[in-house]
Order: sequence, then C-alpha cells, then structure tokens
Amino acid sequence: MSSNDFISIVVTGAAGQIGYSLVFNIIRGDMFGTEQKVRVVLMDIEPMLEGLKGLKMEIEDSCYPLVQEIVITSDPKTAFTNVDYAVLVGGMPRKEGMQRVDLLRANAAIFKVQGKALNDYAKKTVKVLVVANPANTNALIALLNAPNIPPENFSCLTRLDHNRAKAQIAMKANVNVKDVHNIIVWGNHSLTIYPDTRCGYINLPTGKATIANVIKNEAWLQGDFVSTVQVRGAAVISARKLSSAASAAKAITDHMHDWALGTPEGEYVSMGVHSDGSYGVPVGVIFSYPVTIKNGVYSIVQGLPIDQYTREKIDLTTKELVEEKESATKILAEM
Ligand SMILES: NC(=O)c1ccc[n+]([C@@H]2O[C@H](COP(=O)([O-])OP(=O)(O)OC[C@H]3O[C@@H](n4cnc5c(N)ncnc54)[C@H](O)[C@@H]3O)[C@@H](O)[C@H]2O)c1
Ligand SMILES: O=C(O)C[C@H](O)C(=O)O
Repeated sequence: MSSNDFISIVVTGAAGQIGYSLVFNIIRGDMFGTEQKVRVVLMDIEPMLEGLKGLKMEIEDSCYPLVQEIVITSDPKTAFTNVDYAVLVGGMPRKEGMQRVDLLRANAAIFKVQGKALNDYAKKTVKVLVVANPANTNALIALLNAPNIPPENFSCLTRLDHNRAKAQIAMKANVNVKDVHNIIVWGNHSLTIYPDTRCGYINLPTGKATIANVIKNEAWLQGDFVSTVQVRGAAVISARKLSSAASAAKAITDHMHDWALGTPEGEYVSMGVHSDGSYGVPVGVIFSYPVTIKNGVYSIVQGLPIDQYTREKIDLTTKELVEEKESATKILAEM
C-alpha cells in the first residue's frame, strides 16, 4: 500500500463542512483500518489556512494514535507530493442563479490545476476520489490533466447515492441496513442517477430474498423510491440550509475503505469510474457502475440483465454525462 509504514492522504477543501467530519473518520481508522498509520494533508485555499490551523489543533487534542503527521497547506505541490490517496472535496459551490455550465467552468479551472499537480507530484499509483460537484465531470477533468496516472485510478463519489438507496430499502422493508445487499446506482451524481434494486437481495431470518419479493410494491420501487434517492441531496439542503456533510464523509470513507481493502465476496458497491464501454455507455465518461474490488483494483460487474426501463434510465443519465463532457472539453480548450 505504501512504501513506508504509513499511508499519505490529501483532503482538499479540508476547511469545509465535509472536511470537518471526514478527517476524523480517517484518523480514527474507519477508512484504512484501525492498525494503519496515516499522514494527512489538509489543503484549502489561502484564506482558509487559519481555519485549518484550528482543525489541526483539534486533531492533536483528540489524541488519535494513528496520526503520523498532519500537514496544512494551500500549495498544490506541497499538498500532492508523494500521496497514496487524494480526496478532492474542495470546489466552487453553486451560487444562486448560476447555470450548470457556469459551475463547470469555475470548477474546470480548479480540477485542471489539481489534475496536473497529481500528475507531477503524486505517486503514479495514487487513487483519486472526486467529491466536489459536478463530481463525475470534475473527475474527468482531473483525469484528462494527469496523463501519467492510469485512468482507472480516478473515481467520483456516488456511494452517497448508493447508501441513500440502501437506507430507503431498509426502512421500507423494516430490516437493518446491514441486511440489504447489491443495490446499484448507475450514472451521474445528479438528478438523473438511477438507483436499481433488481439484483439486490435482503437477508431475512428465513434466508435470502430478492428486494422485489420483500417489498412487493413494484410501483414504489420504480417510482417514489427512485425519485426520493434522486432528490435526496436537494431535500437535505432544503431542510438543513446546508448540503449533506456527515453522510457525505461517511460515504467517502466507505468508498476509500472498499477501494483500499476490498469488497466482501459477492458484494457490489457503486463507484463513479472511467467507462470502458460496459452496458453501452461510451468509453471515457466517469460513470457510476456496480463494482467489486480486490487487492486495490475494481472490476465493473458484467452480465447483469438490463430491461427496457433500466435501459431508458441508463441512457438518460449517459446523455447528461456526454453533454457535460462536451461542455468540459470546450471549456478546457478555451483555457
Ligand atoms: N458527490 C457527492 O455525493 C457530494 C455530496 C455532498 C457534497 N458534495 C460536494 O462536495 C463539495 C464540498 O462540500 P462542502 O459541504 O464541504 O462545501 P464547503 O463549502 O463547506 O467546503 C468547500 C471547501 O472547499 C474549499 N475550496 C474552494 N476552492 C478550493 C481549491 N481550489 N482548492 C482547495 N480547496 C478549495 C473552500 O475554501 C471550502 O473550505 C461541494 O462541491 C458539494 O456540492 C458532493
Ligand atoms: O452539494 C450538493 O449539491 C448536494 C450533494 O451533491 C448531495 O448529493 O448531497
């Protein structure tokens, strides 16, 4: 995993709300295990360095034994040098009246710089997770600017959508979330993401049962369930007046934990990864697929049945990602 006895991980946007939760998940051992020491680089823009100093003090005062070193910086070279893992949370948030393309433009500049910095300074084996929205296309921009790092090492966060779907099923079926398995979320981390339960199952005291057989309500599974997951981020913003933070940090932790340490035999998780053309999605967009992970390498689950309804949902989210890719390509060409 690391040439030393510690792992080095950078979190960008560390002074923000996700950062405040995420960093403690890392140093508690939730991400890489309770025996793994970590060097954590907290990166943010220069005006936030004072806040990062406070976060560093809180980390010290928490006395977590896994902490090897805490670095705070706003300099990309310092941030990315020799890191094993990079979690890119920092970005420009959408402001009132801002179109999606304006958000893309603001973030393209950030992810171009960070992609180049990863390329120049990180280990070539670095595993990158992009969280800042639009997460799939920001990840693509970073990847396009890091030609020396394999595309398979770039991912974006859709595990929060995956976890949201799992939680909705557990609540509807009145079972513990740990008994719900093999939910899939396909596509873009946006309103078009498609939560799919057709391959999922629930462990009941009587044995394994399909989600459809337990829920017995196809209209709900194809209707309210899908829309609840799709608008969950907006619902949290509307209630909290802030976007999801602790649940996002938990999802980031789950994503990196599984990427580093693997998935249990037969268990799928959802990850936004560089499309290889699987399931008719064009090569070269960052698309959320079901994956299994072994020895730090993910494999897209192949051969799942795709019915007409699922095909339409996958096509819709694919169309949005292809359009985002076209906008990003134009924006990058103008820079
Ligand atoms: N993919 C997902 O599931 C998911 C879920 C929740 C939030 N998000 C996204 O995650 C991002 C962060 O959310 P948050 O609530 O922590 O936001 P926040 O506004 O609290 O924090 C963002 C931080 O990023 C920093 N930042 C801005 N530009 C930067 C740059 N160039 N380099 C380094 N840092 C920079 C800011 O200074 C700020 O401290 C947002 O884009 C949000 O939409 C994604
Ligand atoms: O920050 C947002 O716009 C919402 C976030 O992506 C979420 O899914 O909670």
